[in-house]
Amino acid sequence: MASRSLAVFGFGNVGRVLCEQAVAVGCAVPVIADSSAAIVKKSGLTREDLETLSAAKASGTRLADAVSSVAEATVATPTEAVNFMATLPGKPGLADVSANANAANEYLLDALKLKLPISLANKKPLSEDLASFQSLTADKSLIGYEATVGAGLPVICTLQRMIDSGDRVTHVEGQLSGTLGYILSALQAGGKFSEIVREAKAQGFTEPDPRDDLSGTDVARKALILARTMGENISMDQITVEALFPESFASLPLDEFMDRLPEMDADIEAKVQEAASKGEMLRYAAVVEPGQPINVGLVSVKPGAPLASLQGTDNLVSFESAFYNTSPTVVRGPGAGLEVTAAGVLADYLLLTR
Ligand SMILES: NC(=O)C1=CN([C@@H]2O[C@H](COP(=O)(O)OP(=O)(O)OC[C@H]3O[C@@H](n4cnc5c(N)ncnc54)[C@H](OP(=O)(O)O)[C@@H]3O)[C@@H](O)[C@H]2O)C=CC1
Ligand SMILES: N[C@@H](CC=O)C(=O)O
Repeated sequence: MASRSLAVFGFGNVGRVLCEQAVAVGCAVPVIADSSAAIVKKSGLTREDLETLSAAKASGTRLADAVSSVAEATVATPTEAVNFMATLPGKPGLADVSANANAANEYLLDALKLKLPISLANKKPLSEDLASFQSLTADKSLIGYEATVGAGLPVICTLQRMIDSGDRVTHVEGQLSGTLGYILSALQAGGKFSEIVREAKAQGFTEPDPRDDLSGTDVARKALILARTMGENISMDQITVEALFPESFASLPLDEFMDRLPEMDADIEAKVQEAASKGEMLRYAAVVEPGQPINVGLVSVKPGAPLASLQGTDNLVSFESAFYNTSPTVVRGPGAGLEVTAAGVLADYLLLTR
């Protein structure tokens, strides 16, 4: 068994890429999990095993039903899988690349109790109740959550370094959604909202339910994680969000929502045209300041403004602080995508186990 071994919770778009990347850098993957089960193979899943299981998942088979296709693999509960990881020599860890809500994330707390480092792309455990955020992040030597904001971009570590060095962060601002960036720049180029949303989903930029992106909720989660990292004790219900679809579409089954996307084309097109008539363009921005309410929503920006030049999934986050007071520190680059996100999670795990 390799000296590093990663349990990958969530075997969807990001999870499957993360497994490939981990194996490619010599890290064993002895556990993978989806919502049906965890699969344990003590000697580590081989590339072939992972390909077989990826193909099974792509064809709609749950891991619980695909386990028999891999020699020496057994099914375990999340707690059993975490306990198994803790018995491994070297530097075992756990990645949460599920889209699972906090209530079911007991495996993260199980791992921390056993001193296993955890690395998250999943924002939900950190953006639901404040107590969970605090218990998960209490020991910073055991958690990496870079990929929860800006995918693989160095956003959290930039903020954390400023805080750790005694700087006082006064203003964080930017476009934090790869999906909304992709949609807004494609609309600006003349695309149709319904088609662009489908493309963003097909390319793995959106959340499993794209309404999490289109409602502003995903951006609000990221803004909340930034604010909580800055020491703000706030919750999601204190963040104002602006949705890109009507309230009546919020409770539709996902398939029906996707089918009815064309009904939203005219409304969004009108907003894009209104901005264009002033020589401006739409972006989706978030602002986080200590002690201030957080708003996330559409902004109309002039050419030359920092957000104006963003294209595709690019995010931009600028930090102003007591030390960076004449010119902000700026992080910019792709804020969504399977490779960059998986790499962000893997890099966190490697850093925590260095
Ligand atoms: N795509 C991107 O660019 C980025 C994504 N992220 C985050 O990464 C995460 C994964 O995204 P993505 O791969 O696109 O999502 P997918 O929907 O493709 O995959 C999610 C996976 O999580 C699994 N899952 C759900 N509940 C559990 C559970 N209780 N235990 C273990 N696994 C579970 C699902 O299982 P099942 O298949 O059985 O439903 C599925 O395999 C999300 O939290 C997202 O916000 C973060 C940054 C960027
Ligand atoms: N759906 C998210 C993925 C990364 O967090 C986004 O589009 O930004």
